[in-house]
Formats: sequence, C-alpha cells, structure tokens
Amino acid sequence: MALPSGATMNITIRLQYEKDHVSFSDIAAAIGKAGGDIVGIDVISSSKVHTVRDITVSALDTKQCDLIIAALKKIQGVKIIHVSDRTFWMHIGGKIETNSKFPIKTRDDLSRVYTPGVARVCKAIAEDPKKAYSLTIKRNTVAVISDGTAVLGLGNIGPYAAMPVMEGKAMLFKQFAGVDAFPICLDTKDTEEIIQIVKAIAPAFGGINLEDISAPHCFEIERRLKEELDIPVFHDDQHGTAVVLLAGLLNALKIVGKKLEDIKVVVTGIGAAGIACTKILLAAGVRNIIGVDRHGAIHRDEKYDNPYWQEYAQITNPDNEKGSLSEVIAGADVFIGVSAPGILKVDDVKKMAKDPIVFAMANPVPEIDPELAEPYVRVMATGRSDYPNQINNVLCFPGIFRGALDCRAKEINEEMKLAAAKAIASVVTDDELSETYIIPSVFNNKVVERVRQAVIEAAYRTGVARKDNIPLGGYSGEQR
Ligand SMILES: NC(=O)C1=CN([C@@H]2O[C@H](COP(=O)(O)OP(=O)(O)OC[C@H]3O[C@@H](n4cnc5c(N)ncnc54)[C@H](O)[C@@H]3O)[C@@H](O)[C@H]2O)C=CC1
Ligand SMILES: CC(=O)C(=O)O
Ligand SMILES: [Mg+2]
Repeated sequence: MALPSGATMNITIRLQYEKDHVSFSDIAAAIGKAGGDIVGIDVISSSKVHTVRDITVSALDTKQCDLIIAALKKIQGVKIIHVSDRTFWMHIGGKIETNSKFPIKTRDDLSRVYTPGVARVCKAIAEDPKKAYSLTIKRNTVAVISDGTAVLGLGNIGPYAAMPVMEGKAMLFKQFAGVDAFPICLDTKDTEEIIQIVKAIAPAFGGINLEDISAPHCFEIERRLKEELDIPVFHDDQHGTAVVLLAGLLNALKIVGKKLEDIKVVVTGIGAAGIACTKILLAAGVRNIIGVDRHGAIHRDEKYDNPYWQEYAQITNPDNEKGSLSEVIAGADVFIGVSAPGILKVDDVKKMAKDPIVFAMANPVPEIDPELAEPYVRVMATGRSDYPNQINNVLCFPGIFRGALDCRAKEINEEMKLAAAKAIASVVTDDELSETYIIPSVFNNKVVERVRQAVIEAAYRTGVARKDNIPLGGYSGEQR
C-alpha cells in the first residue's frame, strides 16, 4: 500500500536574502537537505539588493523544523524575519464564535428578542417545559464536556489545555451535521462533582457528548448521567471510537476473507476506548479478544483492583493467554491499538496470522509508524487524517447526534450504535473497497446522512424516539 510522507507540520518562513550572494536554489537545497518539502512560495517584496519571500515548508515534527531553520541561518546573506506555524495561527483567539440568527436593528427587535417580549416566551416554557425544544437552542445543541484527564493520547493535561480539542469537536459537529456544540472544560476531576455540574447545565442542551475523560471514572460518570438525565449522554471516546472501529473492521475482513467469529483480536489500552471497542466487537460476534494494558494481557488468574478489568477478564481471553503484547500477538488476525505511541514493534507484526489487520489508533502518534508496518500488513489504519483509512470517532459523533436530536431520542442505545457502524461501513461499496479504502473519508457527504437515517430507524424500533412522527427528509447541511 502506498502511504504519504507522514509530514505533520507546515511552517511559513519569511526570509530576506541578498540577490548578489544567494540564489533561491541555495535556499531550496538547504531546506531539502534538512528534510523539509517546499509546498509554497510567495514573493513579499523585491528590490535591486534584496528579495523577501514567504516559504511554506512541510516537515515531520518540530525537531525537523528547527534543523531547517538552523540550515537556513547558516547561509551567508540570508536573514530569517519570522517563522509562523499555521496550526498555531488557526488557534489564535480560539476557533469558534457565537452568531445570532437575527440582527437587532430596532427597539422593536430589541423588545422581542429581549425584555419585555421574551418574558412571554419564558412563561410559556415555564408552563410546559417541553417547549424548551421548540423555543430555545436545546433541540440542536450539544455540550462537549471534558475534565482534561485523557486528552487524545496526551494524558491528564487539564481543562485549559483540553479546550483546543473540544473547540475542534464543536467545529466538526457544526460543519458535518449542523449541530451547535459548546466546548465546556471542567476544572474538577471529582466524579460526583462532574455529574452534578453536567446535570445542572443540562437544561440548555439536547445531548451531552463526554470527551477525553479518562477511565475508569468516565464509566461511572456516563452511567449515572444516562440514568439521571432524559437526553442522550454519549462518551465519544468509548462509543464513537467503537462504532467506527467496527465499521472499519467489517470492511477489512471482507478484504482478507475472514469472519468475525473466527478471528483472534488483540486490543491494547484497556481504558475508555479499549473497553468499548471490545464490547462492540463481542456484541458483533467476535469470540477471541485479548486485552493488553501496561502490565500485559488481562486474564482470569489475576485479581485486579480496577473492577472494569475484573469484569473484562471474565468476558474476554477464552484461552486465558498470559504475557506481554509481543507474546499474545502471536497468531492474531487483528491488532487494535488505543493506548500509546510506538508500543507495537515490527517483530510483533511479523508474528501475526496471515494478512494482518493493524488499526493503530492512538492519537496523535499511533502504536506503530504506518511506514514501518506497511511491508508486513495487509490492511493498515490509524486515527490520523494524513494517512489512508482514518479510523476516528469523527465519522460517528456528528451523524449519531444528528439522528438522535432529530427524532428526540432519550438515549443512544446499543442498537443505534450497531446501526451507525453498519451505515458507515456501507458507504464504501464492494467495487470501491481496497486495502487503502476500508472506511469513508470524513468529507464524504454520504456518511452523516446514512448514519442519521440508520440511527433514527433504530431509535424508533427500540422505542427511545420521542418525536411522534419519523423526521422525514435528509440532512442537507442546512442549519436547523
Ligand atoms: N482514533 C480514535 O478515534 C480514537 C483514539 N483514541 C486514542 O486512544 C488512546 C486511549 O484513549 P482513551 O481510551 O480515551 O484513554 P484512557 O486513559 O481511558 O485509556 C488509556 C489506556 O491505555 C493504557 N496504556 C497506556 N500506555 C500503555 C502501554 N504502553 N501499553 C498498554 N496500555 C497502555 C492505559 O493504562 C489506559 O488503560 C489515546 O491515544 C487516544 O488518542 C481514543 C479515542 C478515539
Ligand atoms: C479522536 C479522539 O477523540 C481522541 O483521540 O481522543
Ligand atoms: Mg477523544
């Protein structure tokens, strides 16, 4: 399979050079030698003596960027004016804002959107709280809630540092499914406090998307909120990930001609995502799954302090295999990584069964570098947008919430998740299916609509939809 270079950063270097002493080819050669790729050049100004250019360079990481800058500084007659990182540039002042649906141009407008007119609307809702769905933002708004304890694979980096991810999730909700989402990062890690805060803010929202809350406290938070709130509560890292993983696996198995019930699966990282991925695979028919965390395989002869691992040992690992990842990976058909960077070695992949499927989904750095794994795997996927086969919960959460909000589901249940997984898988037709195309792109506009439809059907079938009439029509990208 062909893979792109894996470059992850673009920087723009504004530099001035003396025309008599330096040629652009000297600059290009220095950048190339330091491992950078020039992807854009703008001439900013030019005089008889100097020229100033913005050179946009793609590089693997910050270390390589430093090497490129150092190489340019060494050329006599070149002056670096400044270097900007386009990713940071996009984050200045945050990534989202609030917009009003109407301008307030006159006193009359003011008296209707605000006092005194608004009071009549408030009273109508006070008399019938269900009217919050028709007269407030509730029906189209989701809270994206994190405590910053498991942000991507960066770990417990706290609520301030979690905000850029939550703002990003809010953008994805809006762009892909027209759902208005608010990022809310809580400065507490206390399970009970988080539950009480989320319950207290719930009136404004039609759904709660929990994000990047670490295991095991994420399980209790989700369980209690599901019990105590009447709107869908969905921990994206558990269920969004599990749904997309199942979609990818259903299609990958078609390529290798294997069945769910016959495969051996090794999952690393038995936290939020790992436990949910395991459970959806068991529900879909997989029989042999072995979970591996930092201390090795989870098995029945060990007594775990973590009650979720205690339960995990009972429902997985039918042959009670013990040992490290390198040991239990032998003969596995599928590797699923939701753990930490670089923990799967090429030698481990070589021990897998014929036609290995490797889903290295840790973000931002996968369990194995796809370029290292490439020669030894049949199907490779990561959670990243810069490689083929992106298995990322962004394929699920916009559509699943779109469907749940549209039929006013009181919860997102197992049937709705399985329906979403099959809907995502179905977007890739048998003609299109290949080793590098097992899962549709996030930008494929069929994804959200298929997921929405499937979720709505499953919600009515299982009696959790609260709208009397099935919402007709499709999601067209228009704001609701
Ligand atoms: N591609 C996708 O859509 C998604 C990817 N992820 C990624 O999965 C990873 C885990 O996320 P969560 O489950 O939310 O976190 P979590 O904190 O709930 O669980 C992480 C688990 O991985 C284990 N772990 C850490 N280092 C390990 C190692 N060297 N070997 C084996 N296990 C190890 C931890 O002990 C913990 O049990 C992160 O990298 C995250 O970015 C998570 C959700 C979605
Ligand atoms: C994709 C995602 O939600 C994560 O890596 O945490
Ligand atoms: Mg996440």
